[in-house]
Amino acid sequence: MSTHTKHKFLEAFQHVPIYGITSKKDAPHRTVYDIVRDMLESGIRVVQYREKETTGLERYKECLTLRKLTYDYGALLLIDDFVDLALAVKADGVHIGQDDLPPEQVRKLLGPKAIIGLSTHSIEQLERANALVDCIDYIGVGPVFTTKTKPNASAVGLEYVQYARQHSQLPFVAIGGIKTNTIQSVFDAGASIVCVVSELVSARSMEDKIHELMESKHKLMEHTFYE
Ligand SMILES: Cc1ncc(COP(=O)(O)OP(=O)(O)O)c(N)n1
Ligand SMILES: Cc1nc(C(=O)O)sc1CCOP(=O)(O)O
Ligand SMILES: [Mg+2]
Repeated sequence: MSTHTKHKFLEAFQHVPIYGITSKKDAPHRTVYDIVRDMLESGIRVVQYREKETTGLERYKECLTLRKLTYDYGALLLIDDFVDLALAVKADGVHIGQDDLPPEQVRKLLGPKAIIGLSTHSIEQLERANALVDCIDYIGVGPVFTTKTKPNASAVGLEYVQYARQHSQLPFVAIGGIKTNTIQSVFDAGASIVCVVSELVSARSMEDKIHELMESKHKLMEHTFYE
């Protein structure tokens, strides 16, 4: 909302430009705490709790613990969909979709200090988000590629990432089907922050996977620097 909340959000990506999202189904033998601790130990400083197949009570208990854990690492905790849960556990904010509560209502409920992210999947939705620049803090841009995590969603492609780079008045996070073999193209298209869900959560070593993912970012920076 304010430049302060946008700054707080962007600052958290200073070292690792990866936005972490939980997905217990991608690591069935691990707890959500193991997953998030691994993210934090690997340098991720923005974590979104996104668990759809869990009861409300379980979500509450898990998020209470994750609130403490993220706080200890100086990381932000955002909640997918559930504004009430975000309030109950004192999360830093929420990520809402196009079919969730309207952003203006979410802002009224959470107050000026909360970080609010909104998914966009088209140029029209991005332009509507631009009109909400005083209400929300960032947008999601995706799914860039088709993905098993959202099997019914059509890919928006790298052209939409390029459009976001040129026209978004808000910070944006590229998401959807981003993996080791596709991440370079997403950075090349102009994304500064990316979200890698299934490939990261299911990795044997999250730290190694993040290094592997970041190699393309470093290559891009060297390339831009020396040209
Ligand atoms: C960073 C980020 N971008 C997009 C999404 C998708 O949110 P939404 O449209 O609400 O869909 P679900 O995640 O609820 O299936 C996200 N969660 N985070
Ligand atoms: C949760 C989600 N939201 C998307 C959007 O475009 O809004 S794409 C997506 C799935 C991201 O998972 P993966 O990295 O496994 O493809
Ligand atoms: Mg959602």
